[in-house]
Amino acid sequence: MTGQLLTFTGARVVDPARGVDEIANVVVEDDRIASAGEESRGLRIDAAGLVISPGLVDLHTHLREPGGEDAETVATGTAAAAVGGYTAVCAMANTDPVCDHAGVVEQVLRLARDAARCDVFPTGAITRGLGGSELAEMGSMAALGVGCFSDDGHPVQSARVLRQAMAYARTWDAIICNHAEDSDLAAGGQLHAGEVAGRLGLSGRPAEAEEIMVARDLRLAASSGVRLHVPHVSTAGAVELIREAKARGVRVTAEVTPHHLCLTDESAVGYDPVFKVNPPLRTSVDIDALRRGLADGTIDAIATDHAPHSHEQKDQEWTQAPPGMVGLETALAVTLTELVPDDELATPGGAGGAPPDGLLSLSGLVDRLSTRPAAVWGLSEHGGPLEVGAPATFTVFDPQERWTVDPAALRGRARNTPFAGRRLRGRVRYTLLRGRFTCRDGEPAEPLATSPAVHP
Ligand SMILES: NC(=O)N[C@@H](CC(=O)O)C(=O)O
Ligand SMILES: [Zn+2]
Ligand SMILES: [Zn+2]
Repeated sequence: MTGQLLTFTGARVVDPARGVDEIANVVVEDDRIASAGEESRGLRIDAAGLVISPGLVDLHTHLREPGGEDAETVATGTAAAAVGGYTAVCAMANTDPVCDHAGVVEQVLRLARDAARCDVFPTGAITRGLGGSELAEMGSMAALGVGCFSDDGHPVQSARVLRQAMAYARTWDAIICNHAEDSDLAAGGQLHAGEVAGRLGLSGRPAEAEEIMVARDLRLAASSGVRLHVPHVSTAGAVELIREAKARGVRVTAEVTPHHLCLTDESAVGYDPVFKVNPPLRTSVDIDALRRGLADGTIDAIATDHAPHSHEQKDQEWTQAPPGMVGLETALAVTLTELVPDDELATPGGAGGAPPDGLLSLSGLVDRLSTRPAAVWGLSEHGGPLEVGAPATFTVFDPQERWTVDPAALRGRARNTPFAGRRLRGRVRYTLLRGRFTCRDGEPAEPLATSPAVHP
């Protein structure tokens, strides 16, 4: 125990797990919430006008370590996470070496224990070396607590291999997360196959490449009974397929990224590779469908797909540059700016009544950034409820503060944000993980040297 006693006074506590949106003092004693009401004890931090929400949870982060340390490390990626309000990230397996056996899982957990500013939950690869043909050592990784398997970046093309992986995952009730794209149909594509690609003279990645794969994966998930998680959904057709599958009772969850919720293929007109990403930025029709899907629960979570690349890698001609964009430090502000109407911010409970189609209440946004992603992965220590006795794992942000994204000021190692120069609303002040500050006054705190994170 740290002997710590402090109170955030007059905060707006938004806690979807309890259906709470109210003004309260939050007292933190050691690593726990000691009270949430009128009481105030110990050191006082004035939180009038600030929101306290459960810590954000990212289901899709590329931390790049081991092997990609020039782009990001566990230390720098989790510093970006803490500054972005995140208390847990799920680390993708496309590292070098690939996280396809127990040794790499242990290595990532060790790095996290020594240098992380948030909990890190490693994702295991589905196939050896992300090669798509031979299954990875799923059992030995599951024994270490790995609860999700993904070859992210490399769609599993073989239905036979994915079906086999689903059968294994089902035995541990683990999640299968397949980057959904038919590689043959998307081969050589540089951006969304549409009018803009035609104008720029670049070949495209058709929406059908995603939709065919989502349809196949849903079909395989339905018969295997596995939990399927569809990452970075980007097309209107994919949203519809997931909506229908949920209605039929298929065990599917889905995520959407901030960039797919608000940027279109028009961004590519200057050939700036910062806008190159997989799946590609689509059209305003897709954005509309993604927003409605997020609002009606078809899409469960907002996930960043934080994909850092070094300047040397990313600063090449469009066709040569690797796809991917960073997102941990801007996700809350981008989605707060784009998806939550002004009148939701004024008072607890917001404007009253449901927000307009495709938009979210403040509580709805916190739900998609924290409570639901925590539930998808079964992270019981995250996502709230922020009740007495619960871990003091929460984010304190100013929902009204305006700021301009400056790539040079990012706390992660890479600079490839598509939101450079954007004026956003909403800024994180403090992030706490089990009572320890991981971000204080907007700055990352020292690494925590926490106990290793394990999947429950
Ligand atoms: N999203 C991307 O464009 N790139 C990701 C891989 C992935 O998420 O598919 C990466 O690892 O760089
Ligand atoms: Zn992917
Ligand atoms: Zn990814």
